[in-house]
Amino acid sequence: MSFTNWQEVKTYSDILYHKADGVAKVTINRPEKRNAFRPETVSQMFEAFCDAREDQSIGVVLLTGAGPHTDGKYAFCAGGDQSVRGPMGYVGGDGVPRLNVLDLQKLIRSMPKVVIALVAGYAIGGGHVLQLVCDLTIAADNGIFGQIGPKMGSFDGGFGSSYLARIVGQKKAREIWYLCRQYSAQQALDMGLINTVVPVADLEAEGLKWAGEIMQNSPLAIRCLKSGFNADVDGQSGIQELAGNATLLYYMSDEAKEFHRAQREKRKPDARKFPWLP
Ligand SMILES: CC(C)(COP(=O)(O)OP(=O)(O)OC[C@H]1O[C@@H](n2cnc3c(N)ncnc32)[C@H](O)[C@@H]1OP(=O)(O)O)[C@@H](O)C(=O)NCCC(=O)NCCSC(=O)c1cc(O)c2ccccc2c1O
Repeated sequence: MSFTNWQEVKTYSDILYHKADGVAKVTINRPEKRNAFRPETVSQMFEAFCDAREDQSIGVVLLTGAGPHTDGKYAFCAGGDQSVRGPMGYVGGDGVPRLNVLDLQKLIRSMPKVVIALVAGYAIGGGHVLQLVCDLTIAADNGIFGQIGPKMGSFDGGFGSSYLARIVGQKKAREIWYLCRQYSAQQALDMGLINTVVPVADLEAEGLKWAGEIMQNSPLAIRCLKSGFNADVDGQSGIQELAGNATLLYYMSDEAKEFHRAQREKRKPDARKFPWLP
């Protein structure tokens, strides 16, 4: 069910991509496969997320899964599409094996916009990792969370495990991966894996409410906060993000403008105009 005046941005085979009032919405649209992703799905999501990152009117991206399917079941995403998994990765129409969801994970984490996962039904395997790397997760009361790799010949030792441990703690993260149990939305909330649980009929409305509140706040402050949160865990690429924001803010200062102008005008900059703050 839709609650706002969504405008379709572009038609894709595997996803839906909409925008309205500063919010973009990316919907994985393979409900017959519990929204499992194949390489094409990920490429299309990557393109949509890049578009949202470049669009200066967009502050928040909602990531969700189409549903319910005709059998009445909901899914956010059941991970990689096992029907196209070959010996070297997931094989798309071009015949090349890939794990291109890793690029998407990095993009979601590094883009200076807030990404909110709206999870109804299953968030399993690589689908669970996708909700994990989003800034915030709002779950429907039918949400089901879990990893499955060790039961079917895979594992995500990147964000899927190390970042998970940062979120829920080492013991719980090891339990999630070693036992491969499925957890209810309430259990996920109790372990700090997600932000809130709402009735499934209210999921999108709640996402839009959170997005609306975020959109009233300072874009630059949120941009710097996101890179600050990332810097703690993302090593040199996290520091790069944070430092890139420092450079952006410096460029915007009168001081940087004077030094830039002086170079262009082949004169000495008026350095004494600017304080050496304590
Ligand atoms: C998600 C389920 C628990 C839901 O169970 P349920 O009983 O409700 O539904 P069905 O099992 O009957 O499924 C309905 C329908 O959907 C098809 N389907 C479901 N999931 C997938 C899938 N992942 N790939 C392909 N198809 C899927 C299913 O076959 C049915 O279709 P039919 O035509 O047969 O009727 C349950 O479906 C389930 O457990 N699904 C499998 C979950 C899974 O194995 N996911 C992959 C984990 S590995 C992964 O995601 C992964 C991806 C990456 O890109 C990585 C990258 C780097 C490192 C690691 C990665 C990684 O581990």
